Amino acid sequence: MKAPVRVTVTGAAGQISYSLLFRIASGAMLGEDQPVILQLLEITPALEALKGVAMELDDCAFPLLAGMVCTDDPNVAFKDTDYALLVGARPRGPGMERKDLLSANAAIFSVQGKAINDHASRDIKVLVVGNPANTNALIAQRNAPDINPRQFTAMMRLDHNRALTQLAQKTGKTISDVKNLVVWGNHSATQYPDVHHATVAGEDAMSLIDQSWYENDFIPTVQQRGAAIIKARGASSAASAANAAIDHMRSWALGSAEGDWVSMGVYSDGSYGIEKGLIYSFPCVCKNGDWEIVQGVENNEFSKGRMQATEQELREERDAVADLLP
Ligand SMILES: NC(=O)c1ccc[n+]([C@@H]2O[C@H](COP(=O)([O-])OP(=O)(O)OC[C@H]3O[C@@H](n4cnc5c(N)ncnc54)[C@H](O)[C@@H]3O)[C@@H](O)[C@H]2O)c1
Ligand SMILES: O=C(O)C[C@H](O)C(=O)O
Repeated sequence: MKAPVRVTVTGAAGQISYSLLFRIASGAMLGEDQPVILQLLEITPALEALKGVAMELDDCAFPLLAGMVCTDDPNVAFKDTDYALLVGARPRGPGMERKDLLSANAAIFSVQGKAINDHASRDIKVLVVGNPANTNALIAQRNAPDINPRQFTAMMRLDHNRALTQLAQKTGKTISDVKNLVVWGNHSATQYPDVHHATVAGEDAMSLIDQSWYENDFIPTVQQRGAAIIKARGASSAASAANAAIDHMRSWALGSAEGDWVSMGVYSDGSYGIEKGLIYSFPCVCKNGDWEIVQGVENNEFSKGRMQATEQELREERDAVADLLP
């Protein structure tokens, strides 16, 4: 058996965490040979609810759950931690755009970035789920100057998974038939789900669908899926978001499937002309516990326009929180 690793989850008494924590403790995220110590962060008024979640985790008798810490102190929650899933933030309600959450949630991520900088393992892998995820990841990253910026990522895997299903259903194939799809940019309504390089059961995806379905149905459906879930459920997606967080971390830690891509919001190195330093979603492959941006993808004018529009939104979000960026 391996030595336990420490996994911090914030917003641990919330909706997403209620699906997430049990799967982390079961080994779904880091493998069935990897014991974990869960370090759970909540705000003080939610500590009692968190205690209930911790009791339920105990009652699962997970063999891989090697310990648990429940706290309202970020300095305790991030102590020596190897993985951090920053979920805790206010979710949007019906009619709200992610931008509305910017100021409400930004302060949380500067505090947590500092705590990560001061207390976490130097090899920490951070996934930001709380919205607006890309800009929150940027705030956390900039407040952690001693940690490599590549170690801060934002969750785009839910968008990626949504796009996989829409394309598989439209073409009458299975999810595992779809390869090399990517969602570029921001986790917001400007995101660009791109199937120009995708294949479905070995066939070029664009040859199986028509441009009008792609532009007027597929893209808006994927972009607006979060809002559609909120409308239908009366609450933001939780189980599918938790599932995507597991997928993202598992790919990063254990590697992505050979010959396929995953979408990750990562620190831009200027690839594809995207401004350096933004947390932007690119096609990525993961191996040896690291990610890299897939290079050499040829984008047509339609794609370039969409990629730039979502980049522009990220610039505006960044400028709106400039006072929180050291
Ligand atoms: N990136 C994505 O694809 C994606 C998908 C779904 C939801 N989300 C976002 O994830 C976030 C959480 O969603 P949810 O449904 O679990 O919400 P929720 O309200 O059920 O849970 C959020 C929890 O965070 C806690 N919290 C608030 N401030 C905190 C702080 N400073 N430190 C620690 N905990 C804190 C709250 O007490 C609450 O328990 C929201 O921002 C939501 O919009 C992102
Ligand atoms: O859209 C939201 O506000 C929730 C989440 O980001 C989602 O995509 O489901």
